[in-house]
Amino acid sequence: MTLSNNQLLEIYRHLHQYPELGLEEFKTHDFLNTVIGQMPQDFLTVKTVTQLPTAILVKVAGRDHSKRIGYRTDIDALPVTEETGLSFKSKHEGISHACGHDIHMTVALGVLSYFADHQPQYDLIFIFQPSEENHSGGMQLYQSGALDEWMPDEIYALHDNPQLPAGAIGCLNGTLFAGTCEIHADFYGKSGHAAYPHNANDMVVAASAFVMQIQSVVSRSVDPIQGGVVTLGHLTAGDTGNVIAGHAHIDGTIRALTQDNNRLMQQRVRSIAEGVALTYGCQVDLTLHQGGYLPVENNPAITADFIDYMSHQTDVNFIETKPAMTGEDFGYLISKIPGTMFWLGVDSPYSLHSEKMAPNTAAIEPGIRAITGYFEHRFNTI
Ligand SMILES: CC(=O)N[C@@H](CCC[C@H](N)C(=O)O)C(=O)O
Repeated sequence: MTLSNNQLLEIYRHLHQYPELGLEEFKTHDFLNTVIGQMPQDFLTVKTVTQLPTAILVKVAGRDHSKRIGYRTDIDALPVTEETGLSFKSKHEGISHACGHDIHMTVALGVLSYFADHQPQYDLIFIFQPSEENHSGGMQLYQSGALDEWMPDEIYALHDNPQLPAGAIGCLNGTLFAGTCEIHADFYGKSGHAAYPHNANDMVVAASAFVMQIQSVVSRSVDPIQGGVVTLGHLTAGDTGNVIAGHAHIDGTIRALTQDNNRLMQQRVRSIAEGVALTYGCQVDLTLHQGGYLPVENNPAITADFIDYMSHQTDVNFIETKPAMTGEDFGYLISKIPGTMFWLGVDSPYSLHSEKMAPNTAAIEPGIRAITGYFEHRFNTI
């Protein structure tokens, strides 16, 4: 049966209460399997992935097997302590669906339940993918080969967007999300007494120099028309005020809309780290990790069809959006399989990853309607 609005809300609330971190989504996996198992099974084949045990792949057999459309949802949560005040808030201490993947999963189940009931023209492949926030789950899934026998001809995914009205569909024919690269830097010097700086090598000073010089990466090295961002969100050094710190640790992220600019910024961050080590006579251990977080480059022809469809539906509130500096490992999948990523508005005053972000669930039903409608249309244009 096609899941009703009440059933979808129940599903959403359950998923919201039991969030799990990337590659640990075992309860989520079991719950999704249970819901999928309650759908009519006539057209469904469910596959687990040995190398990625929390992933689920579902094929809905179409009337014609000559083409396949893929739809991916991510299933992991974030290490964020929820402060939404919702009555069904997270029961997992320190973990929450602050990025709204609970909405993504609910919408995917809604679309799947529709097609389990209404056989599609062509095969549909639903991908319930672990670890979008870290560990490049999309890349791991692709590289595991599990998708090979069901490789879609084109692929779609959504991300919820608190800044858009609930249920609105946002998209852009171009690069929707940035490519990201994690920065992890350790500076090693010599600790000592605060009174004897000449006998020590202060890593608070070295790390501070690194932080300040990083500010020139975007402002001096990146074409201002193209832009980019480097954020250093975490810095720790030392233990107390009267001891010179012998170690500092910094974590951050590089974001750019093109892979060329991402690489350029990685080179600049590396040069600055090495330059600071030379200047301050210390050691630096720098890790730059991009994994599968490539820019999300929407395919021009597929996205033109998607936007054309969405913008002509009287019951779809379509909004053309700008590129965002958020990252997504869907960037890897879309670099291998042409497709389109789009936003689903969830209307919240708080941003993605905020401990207060509570998506408006009124988005779920129009989101499912827009996607099922688009796939029915797409079967005639693919
Ligand atoms: C939509 C969203 O918020 N995605 C995350 C993706 C994380 C990428 C990676 N772990 C990194 O930090 O670079 C984001 O932070 O944009």
